[in-house]
Amino acid sequence: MMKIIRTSLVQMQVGADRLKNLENAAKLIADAKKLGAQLVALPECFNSPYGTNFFHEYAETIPNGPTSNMLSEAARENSVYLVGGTFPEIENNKYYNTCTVWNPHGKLIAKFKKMHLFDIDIPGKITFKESDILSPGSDLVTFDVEGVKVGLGICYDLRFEELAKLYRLQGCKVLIFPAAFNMTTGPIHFELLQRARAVDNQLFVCAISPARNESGYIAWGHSQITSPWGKVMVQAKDKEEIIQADIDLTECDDVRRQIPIFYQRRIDLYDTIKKK
Ligand SMILES: NC(=O)CCC(=O)C(=O)O
Repeated sequence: MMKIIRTSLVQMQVGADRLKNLENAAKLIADAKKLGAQLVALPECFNSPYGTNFFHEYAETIPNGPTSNMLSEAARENSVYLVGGTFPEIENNKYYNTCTVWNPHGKLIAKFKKMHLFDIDIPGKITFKESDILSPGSDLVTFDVEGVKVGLGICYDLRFEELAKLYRLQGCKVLIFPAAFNMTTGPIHFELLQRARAVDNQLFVCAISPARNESGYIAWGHSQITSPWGKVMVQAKDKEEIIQADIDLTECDDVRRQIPIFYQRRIDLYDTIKKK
């Protein structure tokens, strides 16, 4: 099993031109490789602006489409595991917000559909309803990086502790969330939620945002890698940037042994208490 995974998060600028977005992503993946990355991850909706009015226009089938082709080629050319952010997928006349993962040979090894759709209403601040267009996925998806189990979620999924807990129970040591938090919830929740999921489940959490844009849905940025201790290892600012950290899996084993909460849970009691 791999002990250390050099992981790069690509906080890229995203605009309306799909081809430009794909070219930019390909260049930044190659830059990450030059920095020694073994695992590279892109943000949510990296091939299009983020918004319900864009999902139909930018949707593609997977794995046959320009975005899948670029991701497969970039993974193979740079010989990296590539978490290809997300892009809108069309499958059987339904639309999904989908994350694909490619191995160093360019093979599609995982596909995760956003499970909890981003439907919120904060009057005067932000109203968003992904479910107007998108359907939710209903499967947890993991993949393997040389013996290390990695779980996938997308942005709003980060808020649901059950998802992260189930991944921990499946044996994951790393969770990856392509994301695009906004300017209202981002400053107060983005870092906090990542640290909460990391410390609750004693695993690494990576979340990758687009860089801050100037109009439309404005992304908070601040992509981050968090350790199983809940420590922020590295955090981006708001501009286009690659952040990188060496994820040392022994840290997971250490904290799980030293603070053995998963063996100390009173699962004999929780159901009974809930039913009282
Ligand atoms: N794209 C998303 O799911 C955004 C999630 C978000 O901003 C939040 O506050 O949650």
